[in-house]
Amino acid sequence: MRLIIRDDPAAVGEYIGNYIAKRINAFNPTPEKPFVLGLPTGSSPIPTYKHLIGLVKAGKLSFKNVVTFNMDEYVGLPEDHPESYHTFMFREFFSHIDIPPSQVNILNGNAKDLIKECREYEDKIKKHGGIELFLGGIGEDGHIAFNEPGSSLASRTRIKTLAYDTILANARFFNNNVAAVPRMALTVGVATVLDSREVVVVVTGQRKALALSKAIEEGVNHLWTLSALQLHPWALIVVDEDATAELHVKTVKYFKSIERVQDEVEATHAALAKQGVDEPVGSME
Ligand SMILES: N[C@@H]1[C@@H](O)[C@H](O)[C@@H](COP(=O)(O)O)O[C@@H]1O
Repeated sequence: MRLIIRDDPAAVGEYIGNYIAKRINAFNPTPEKPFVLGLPTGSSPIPTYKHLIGLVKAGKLSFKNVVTFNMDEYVGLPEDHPESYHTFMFREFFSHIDIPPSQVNILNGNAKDLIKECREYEDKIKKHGGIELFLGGIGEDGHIAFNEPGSSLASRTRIKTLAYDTILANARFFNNNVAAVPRMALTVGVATVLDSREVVVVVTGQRKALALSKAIEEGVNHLWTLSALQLHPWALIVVDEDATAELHVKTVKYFKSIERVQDEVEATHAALAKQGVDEPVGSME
């Protein structure tokens, strides 16, 4: 796992936006072989979406051959509700880029048969050859997608009852009316996320600091489902300074030193690639 620390949420968004753009461009997606991208909602990924939109508008990136799968959606909230994740994704991202809407996949929290909906979502991901890069966010209780504390680390897309902490945290999007927050959601599972070839998670703000320290300084634990990333061979967490508040100084120093080494390795790879030398296998913590 790697941890990248930036000064503030805008710098985090710029880093992740550039990172995703680099991956998509290097993949060189085509209609036959699209880049499959997993996406989250929440306030944390907004700076990343802003940066990606800027890259598309500047002609440096295209989503024409990208297929997306969103992490989660509330159950029972009308699709056109201002706080549904459908509305959020189009408002904050999809309406501003060149992705064909037919390539956007978001769980339908109003499906008649919710179990079937979840099973078909997993099948569709598989049919696309799996997710290349899953971008995720976390809740204050360390949940990834809506995998609340106690979720099985082997879980797949399913119906989930939201933890009271999450309902309270998300009330800010419903005029602080706790009663208006849906009690259930559909969410990809921890194993669905772990199956992706690469996972990138955005964590910003002091209110996420405890979850971050639990997830990276302690063991793999279903009470902090983000910690399952420790089992992934290609995981990156990008955070701002505020989110590091509960980390040990030596943890922060360690990951900063890794970033320097990784930058040097990548610069060497790029130089070798320019000279036509086959890129050696990348080093990733
Ligand atoms: N289901 C979503 C999560 O996927 C998201 O990571 C979290 C964080 O939201 P925010 O970034 O606004 O803190 O919100 C919800 O709980």
